[in-house]
Amino acid sequence: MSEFTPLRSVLYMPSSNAKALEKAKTLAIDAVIFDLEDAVAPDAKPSAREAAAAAVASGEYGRRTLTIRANGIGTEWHDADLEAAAQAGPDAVVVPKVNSAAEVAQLVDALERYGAPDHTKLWAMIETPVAILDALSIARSSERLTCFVMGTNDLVKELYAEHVPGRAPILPSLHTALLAARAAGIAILDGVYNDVKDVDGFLAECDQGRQMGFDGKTLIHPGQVEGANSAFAPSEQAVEDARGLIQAFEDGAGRGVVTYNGRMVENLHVESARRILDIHEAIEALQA
Ligand SMILES: CC(C)(COP(=O)(O)OP(=O)(O)OC[C@H]1O[C@@H](n2cnc3c(N)ncnc32)[C@H](O)[C@@H]1OP(=O)(O)O)[C@@H](O)C(=O)NCCC(=O)NCCSC(=O)C[C@H](O)C(=O)O
Ligand SMILES: [Mg+2]
Repeated sequence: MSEFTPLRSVLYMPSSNAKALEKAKTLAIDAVIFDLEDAVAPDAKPSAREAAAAAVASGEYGRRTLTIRANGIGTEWHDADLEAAAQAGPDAVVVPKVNSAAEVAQLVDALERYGAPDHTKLWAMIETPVAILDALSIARSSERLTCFVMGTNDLVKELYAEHVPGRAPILPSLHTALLAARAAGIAILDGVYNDVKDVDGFLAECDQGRQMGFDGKTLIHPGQVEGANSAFAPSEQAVEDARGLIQAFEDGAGRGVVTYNGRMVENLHVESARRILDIHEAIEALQA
């Protein structure tokens, strides 16, 4: 049985939107981010906080990974958000604009002080220039930190860059965050695609994210779920190839290198193939 938790499709929803909270129970998403930050107006913050905590406690979201996004450090809502989220005990608390290892330590202390259970992890949003430049120390700063979430809207804004197809202006930042996440052994999710009507653009960005190595994509609309689930799952062909490659290596009976379908296969390729099967198995288990 795989211990891998699929995070192909991670849907934000404003916690102030009762209809969206209800809708999420019916969607084939791997994870939910109950948002208290950007998508919630200031006067709706207290009721959104209560709604997010109630949603986590409801037990009505099945096997989906449940997270609450707090408002950022230094905002007037941050402490109350963290306290309510810690006490609700979701799978993770997502904190925007995390800028240093010291901030992670501060967040972990606060979560523990507010009584967060051990299963409640911290997901750090990486969305500022200083976070990119300090990504490795942030990624390695605490065992409670298990995932980076890219905030590509804030990143584009902070860089004075532009949103363009192919994302050339932010690729160095995305790669730096990916390097840090992989070096630290944590998960990493790609940013959102803002144009909910542009299906082709969204699917191209999913493919790009998977090719770069992201575990999945953050989403803003139910119409994006199916595309992300399919883009971040190994294709049937990839699963078949992985099985064939492992078999070919095993048939080589201890030889360090064999070929499969004309391609060189060494132990490192077998490890990649096993990872593909691991992800596939975890997705199959979810669907069962
Ligand atoms: C973008 C939206 C405002 C569009 O909403 P709407 O016009 O209501 O869409 P539809 O009419 O097409 O909706 C169809 C049905 O789906 C439900 N719905 C819509 N969005 C969601 C959602 N996110 N989660 C769950 N359900 C959703 C509608 O209620 C309709 O339901 P029904 O009538 O029963 O069929 C809207 O999609 C939206 O608010 N999206 C989320 C926005 C958000 O959370 N933004 C903050 C996160 S993004 C960010 O901050 C990233 C980061 O920080 C960065 O820097 O990049
Ligand atoms: Mg942001």
